[in-house]
Amino acid sequence: MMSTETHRHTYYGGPTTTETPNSNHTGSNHMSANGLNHRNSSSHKGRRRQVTFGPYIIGPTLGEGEFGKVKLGWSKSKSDESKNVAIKLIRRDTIPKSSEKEVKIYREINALKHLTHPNIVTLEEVLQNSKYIGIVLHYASGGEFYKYIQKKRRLKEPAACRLFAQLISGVHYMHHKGLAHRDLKLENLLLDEHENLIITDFGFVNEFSSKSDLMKTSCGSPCYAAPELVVTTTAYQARKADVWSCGVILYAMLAGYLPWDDDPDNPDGDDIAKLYNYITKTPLKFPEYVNPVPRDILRRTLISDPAKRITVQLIEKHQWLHPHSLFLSLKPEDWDTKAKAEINNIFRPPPSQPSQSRYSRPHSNSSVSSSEKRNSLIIDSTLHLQPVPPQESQSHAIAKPSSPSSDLRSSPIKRVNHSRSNSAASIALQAVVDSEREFFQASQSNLQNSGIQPTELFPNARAQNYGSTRLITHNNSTSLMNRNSMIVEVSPNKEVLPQSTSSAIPVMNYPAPRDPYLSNSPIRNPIPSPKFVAAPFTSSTSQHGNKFGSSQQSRPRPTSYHPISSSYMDMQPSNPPNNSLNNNNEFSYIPKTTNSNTNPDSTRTSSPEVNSNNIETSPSLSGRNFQSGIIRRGSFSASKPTPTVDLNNAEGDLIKTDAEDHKNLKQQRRKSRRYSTVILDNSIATVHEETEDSVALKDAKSGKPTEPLESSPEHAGKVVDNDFEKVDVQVRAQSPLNKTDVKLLQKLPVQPQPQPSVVRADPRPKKEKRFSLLSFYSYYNNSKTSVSSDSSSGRKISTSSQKTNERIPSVKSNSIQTRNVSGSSRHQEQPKPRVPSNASNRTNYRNSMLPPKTTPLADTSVNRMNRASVMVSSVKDGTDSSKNTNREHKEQREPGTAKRVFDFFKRRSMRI
Ligand SMILES: Nc1ncnc2c1ncn2[C@@H]1O[C@H](COP(=O)(O)OP(=O)(O)OP(=O)(O)O)[C@@H](O)[C@H]1O
Repeated sequence: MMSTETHRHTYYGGPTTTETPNSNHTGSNHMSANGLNHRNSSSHKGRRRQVTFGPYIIGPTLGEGEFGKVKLGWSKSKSDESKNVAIKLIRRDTIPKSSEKEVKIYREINALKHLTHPNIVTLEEVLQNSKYIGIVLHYASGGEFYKYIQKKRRLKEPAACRLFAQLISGVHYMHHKGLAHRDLKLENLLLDEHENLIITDFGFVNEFSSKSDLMKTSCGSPCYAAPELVVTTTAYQARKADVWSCGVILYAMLAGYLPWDDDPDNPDGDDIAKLYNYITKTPLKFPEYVNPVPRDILRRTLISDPAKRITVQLIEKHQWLHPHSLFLSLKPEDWDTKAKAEINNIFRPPPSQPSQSRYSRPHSNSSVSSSEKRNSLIIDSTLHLQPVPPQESQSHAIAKPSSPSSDLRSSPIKRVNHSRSNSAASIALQAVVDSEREFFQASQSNLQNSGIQPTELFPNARAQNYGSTRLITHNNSTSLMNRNSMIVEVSPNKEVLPQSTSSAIPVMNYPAPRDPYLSNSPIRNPIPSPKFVAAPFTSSTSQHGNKFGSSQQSRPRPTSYHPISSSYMDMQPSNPPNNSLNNNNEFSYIPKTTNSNTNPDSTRTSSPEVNSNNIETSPSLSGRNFQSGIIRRGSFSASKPTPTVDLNNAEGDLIKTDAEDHKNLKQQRRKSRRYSTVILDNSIATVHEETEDSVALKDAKSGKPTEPLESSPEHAGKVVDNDFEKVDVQVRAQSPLNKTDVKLLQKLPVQPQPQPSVVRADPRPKKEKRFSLLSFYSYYNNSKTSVSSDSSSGRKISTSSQKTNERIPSVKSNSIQTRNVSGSSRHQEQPKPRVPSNASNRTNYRNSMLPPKTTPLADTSVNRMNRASVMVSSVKDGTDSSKNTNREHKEQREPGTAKRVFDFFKRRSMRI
């Protein structure tokens, strides 16, 4: 038997264990019963057993989710060992066939295959053996976002602005792909090594059509779920629901706690009906430290009526996000284009005169193999991260440029030994940064050739250095250039340039915005934007073209995404744009974290010592999609990815276990060590984004809602939103809250009418209205009947006969208490202290509830833990639920105290 020893703490603070070597197996390489390879290494003091999975060595546990542990992994290959991955290990035998869990896994894989965006977690590959499915993701080494906020109590405005821009960009991108996340919340956001936001957990993602994004299945977490998901039964607009969640996330970033968390009648928020009644009736309130401009964006986002709610596109144009307008100006399809182009470049033979290519990405001389080349795509933090004290203005704003060749020679990129990632997202990101640099090198060159100084162009311009960044301001125009001549931020400029320079500098006169906070400026303008006025863009410059293609060469380029060129932070001290920032010294230069990804030893227990004879080969990853446009209808589904990822049956070179046949068993062991990479390309149509909120709204208003994708005949048989299919329609029919108008929310009784206590399957066809959580809640709230909502078995409802099971929740005093974890109880019952009814005392009360140094958000999290984990849309009849729940109960072990405590803090919000 293996023993365990605690050897380190993960970045989230939880202790992990490593298997110690078994003396009986020293020097051997075997596959344990748990499906992972254990290999002994004797190179270190005291032998340590290495656990491998496919081509990866398994390290400590990074976290734990619904499907099991997520492990840090790194390549067995020494040439590629700096590449860290997060491997979501899912035991096949914990996934019942056709269960919600299975569907979620397929959803996640199918979605991530199509998504290539720097703020969306990158799927590296999917591996499987007879015991496990391993979803290999790019490692987000910055940790969990909610802990980041907890640590800081709340984010300063520049940081929140930057991260929110990244969130919006990622959400816009997935919406452009025709996918809605439907479970956006702090817990599903991670940070990378440069504190960039990474959206994860696509288990509830769903496809919408190009004409309508109406969906039926309620999913998400109540604290983040839009009201229409909870209190209405009609199809909802998935994108608008995501927007709401983004608003909640932004609120939490800025305020340090969740909105509408101050209902004295519902202090813990565990009464969902009360919570949503409160949300829909109570105006949004802000703490005094949230400034007017972000308040405005929140007010537009957290509107109960989805028809009035702002769109992602408009959020991107909001004044508050102007500091990041360049980054946000990158079209969603450009992320695909860039990534695809870069991938092609990587595998293309080097050009004969690489140094002549303006827009070629500088590669390390040492990079040889394709994988190394990919790894050589470096976001070099030294370019921007060296904090330099502010300096006085110099005589001219733009430093003398170095020639491209000399710049490449002296590029710190060459010298830096670390690689950020070989992920497509990183490649795209790097390409953006490179483009930016090249663009401004060209621009500066032209500027110099013309003999024009920026101060001549802008008599009123003043320049200041902040750190390595030079801030050039001219009235409303703000441009930042770093020491490497890269523009890192530009704010819109409505100024008309002097006539003398108009030929060299494209100028656009923007109409005055109708809305003080929403710019009507055509950010994505195909012609040169005035944002580049500080760097004359001559025709000679444009001849070079860029990686976006000639048609887009003069489009504003994103720069602010660059983790180090977080210019917003840089530019705040003296010249906050548009007066959107407070003056409370909240601006700070936040040093970025070191690249933990490049320092594997900092997170690994030991450097891998691998017997090369034992390295298992894995087919190379292929088939990530970089095509732009929405996913062709039906090409995304919750069905098995191709080639088959079958959670129940091992296929291909994997065989099922048959312990009775010894011969077979040996063969199985041998074969089960073979892994197959299962992610491959799925076709994606290059369809232009046609989705228009207005279409859906028009249809909805006309009383003829667009047929939801899930119920359209052409999708019959496809599992695109099949959890709805499991809803017990009898419950819906009996719900007194089976209304369709959001406005009726405000009239909803907090205590609905009593309902029958037994849930039965309804044989009627499933094309019913979307199931509402509130109706579900109301039903059970009055039924006085114990209910289980076991997410792990498809979140089914069972009858009261199951209430003795610890993992089966029961309804208690206006709350549904369920679990959402397979094998562990995430939600621990907490003693509820008395809550002062006076709202003004809530803060003190809240603080008094907290251990020292915890934040209101942490407090919220504690409270949230009392809430239910429900996925209403997957409600099933009691018979099935009972069967599955009991079966799973047998499969699951009682979690240890430490784990439960960790889970308690980790899972703060329930799902609906
Ligand atoms: N790419 C990653 N990089 C670093 N850590 C990760 C990564 N993916 C997941 N984790 C860690 O593992 C934890 C669980 O991951 P995740 O939430 O995606 O799992 P899950 O099984 O989908 O759980 P759930 O659906 O309940 O959220 C995360 O909270 C995080 O701490």
